[in-house]
Amino acid sequence: MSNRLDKSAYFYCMLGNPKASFGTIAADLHRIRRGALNPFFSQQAVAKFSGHVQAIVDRFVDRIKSCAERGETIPLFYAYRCVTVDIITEYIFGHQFNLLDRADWGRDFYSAWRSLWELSPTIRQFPWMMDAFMAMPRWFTALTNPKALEVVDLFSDVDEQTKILLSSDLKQIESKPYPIVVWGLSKSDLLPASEKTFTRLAVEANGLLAAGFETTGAVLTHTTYHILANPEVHRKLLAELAEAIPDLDHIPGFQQLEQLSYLRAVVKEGLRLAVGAYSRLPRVNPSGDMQYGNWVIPAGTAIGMSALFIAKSPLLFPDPDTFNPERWIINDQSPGSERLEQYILAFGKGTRSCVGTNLAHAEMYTILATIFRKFPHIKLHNTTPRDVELAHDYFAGMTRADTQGLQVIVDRTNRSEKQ
Ligand code: HEM
Repeated sequence: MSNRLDKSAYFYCMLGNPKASFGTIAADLHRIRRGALNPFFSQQAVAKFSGHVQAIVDRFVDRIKSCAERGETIPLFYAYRCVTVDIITEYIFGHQFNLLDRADWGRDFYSAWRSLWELSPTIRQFPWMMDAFMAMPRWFTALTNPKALEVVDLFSDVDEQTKILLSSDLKQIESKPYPIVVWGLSKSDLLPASEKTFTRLAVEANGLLAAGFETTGAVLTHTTYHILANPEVHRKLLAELAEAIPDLDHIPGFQQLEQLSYLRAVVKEGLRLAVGAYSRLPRVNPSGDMQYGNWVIPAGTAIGMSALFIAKSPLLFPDPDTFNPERWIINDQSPGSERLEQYILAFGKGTRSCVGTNLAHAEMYTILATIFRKFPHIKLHNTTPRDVELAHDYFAGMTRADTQGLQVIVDRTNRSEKQ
């Protein structure tokens, strides 16, 4: 089968962002856009940024400490999204949205994005809809479709942040120890001028934000829930972290954390159960028939498969609904160790796979190691399996709208956290 398949135009018009790498339909145009993005997400580029990831996680730690002192619940579902938004906005704009400082733990921000995802199946049927909302007077959209208004305001905000970045002082940009993605794209030799217009860059920023925050937040939420719901997993993870991180003030870099075998198994199992994209990620060969086994697939036919079917396959993962990091540890030691790895499809595969895989790994390892090492006594609070179950397919699997999602408290009766 060709490696140069287009994305399905019908399916991917859902977020109204055909100028972003994510929403680009044609394989040839995508190759140009992706080529310019790749250098910002390499292992080396992410390593340069990793100190900032830790600094943002440290702000998160401070906020958890304040909650613990007041005996408050921490709505980790939202809190994780605050951290991932602050990280990705720092990386793409060079400044953060500072959701971690918001009293509501970014619930308004999340609500706007959720509105977009909830509208996405309708936009797929009426692709002109998003443009129509953008063109309407604000008051009219507020009256007719408050969800759409949230989305319109969100897009305008990303436009504004892009404008602020592109008009920044060069000295300020150069003072950053890591490259700022949207600024870097605006100067990239790999893109023609037509790809560096304000509109194109703002839409790319929007796509990076969307792709970068919810996915990572969802995997962290899922993984944390399963760790806390499984005392034996929790105990083993804490034991490994206590040994590997004797000094709470010095959390090792993510590349060192990736070497911790139990943490690594926990992350893999979290990625498996959180799945990544629920949808089928349809691709199209516009110009020729394709042969698959005995089947001829006519040109223009959308084909795709959901990672869910692999992630939950009992043939590959016995007892697939159980969070069992051990399945990865046995596998690491057995001769066929790579065999199971190839079935982690959370980041997709091939030319359209996730550009942010390295950054996502840096975030997941840093956040999980820091939180579980510094707060060994967090425990679930008012959270049942229903609160974390992925009940909707809005491209990503999403939880029910009527739940607060994962919530935790720091258990003050059993406390050894360094305060
Ligand atoms: C655990 C976290 C993440 C998961 C599970 C994930 C999953 C995925 C998947 C499955 C795709 C393929 C979508 C498709 O084929 O339509 C994708 C694409 C993409 N992801 Fe991620 N992602 C994660 C984190 C990130 C981060 C941190 C970024 C940073 C900006 C990011 C940016 C992107 C972009 C830009 C694309 C489109 C790539 C292209 O078409 O060239 N992702 N992601």
